[in-house]
Amino acid sequence: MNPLLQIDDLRLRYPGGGFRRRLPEVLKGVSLHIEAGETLGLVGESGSGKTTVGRAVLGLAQATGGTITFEGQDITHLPAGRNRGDAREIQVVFQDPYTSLTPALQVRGILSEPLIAQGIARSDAERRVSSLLDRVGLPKDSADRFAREFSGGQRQRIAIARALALEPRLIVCDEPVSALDLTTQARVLDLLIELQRNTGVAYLFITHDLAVVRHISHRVAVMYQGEIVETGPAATVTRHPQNDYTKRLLLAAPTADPDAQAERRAARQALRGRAEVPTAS
Ligand SMILES: Nc1ncnc2c1ncn2[C@@H]1O[C@H](COP(=O)(O)OP(=O)(O)OP(=O)(O)O)[C@@H](O)[C@H]1O
Repeated sequence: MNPLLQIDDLRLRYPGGGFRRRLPEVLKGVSLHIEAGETLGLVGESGSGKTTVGRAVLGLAQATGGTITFEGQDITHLPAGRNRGDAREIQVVFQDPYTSLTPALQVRGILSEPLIAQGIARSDAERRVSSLLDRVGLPKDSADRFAREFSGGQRQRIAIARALALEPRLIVCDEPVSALDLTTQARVLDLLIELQRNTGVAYLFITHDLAVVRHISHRVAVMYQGEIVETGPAATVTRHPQNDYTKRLLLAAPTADPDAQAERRAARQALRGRAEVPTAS
């Protein structure tokens, strides 16, 4: 069986940069796959190209090389004017629920909009709103309120409900909990895990936070300067990484866990002399 999503040797250079100087290549041959119902965590420091991979999958950035295959179909290039976000099967949840939800619409409008765009009658679409709210743990009367009336965590639940409306097979989650406090982060992650259990949706989960990635991912791919440098089961990559860059990423991540702190002391010792090692916080 083919994976749900297969990316092979993806290359991407953003257009622009002027006549003489092209912008540098941001993705330099990224390959990864996601199985149906699986979560792949994509981690790496800021600027490593994680969001760009997500944007290429969503059709928001054009690949300059390589292929993206979804459900066995080549989706690397879309006909002009079409956005993959309009298609049913791949949806997105962005980091910032404050800007990703249309402020002028009530929640009923936000959630029924994608359904109506797919040709579903307004009355049917609006009927589905309360079941979507229920699935993400929001009260039914939320439908009559505006997004600005909700907390950050609740707004992210609305964004998740909107992504779920079209019953996608894959959701690109780009730092979906980074703007939330720790308790709210854990609740939203648990919701995503529960929804995956119930619907079989797969996630491409983009984050710089190794604690988050360990909590939610089945497998992890680590990006560094436009390339995948390590990939493997989440528990292995986030506890016993093989690649020196992943080790450094792990060492730089904050932790309150005494076992993890001891592991890191030993790892830092082992890395000493091989390259510059960031200090743990
Ligand atoms: N629209 C754009 N035009 C030109 N360059 C871009 C554009 N978007 C991103 N870049 C550049 O591409 C590189 C990768 O950016 P990207 O946002 O994919 O990284 P990231 O790993 O997701 O980082 P972050 O965690 O900070 O979002 C960066 O050097 C960035 O400056």
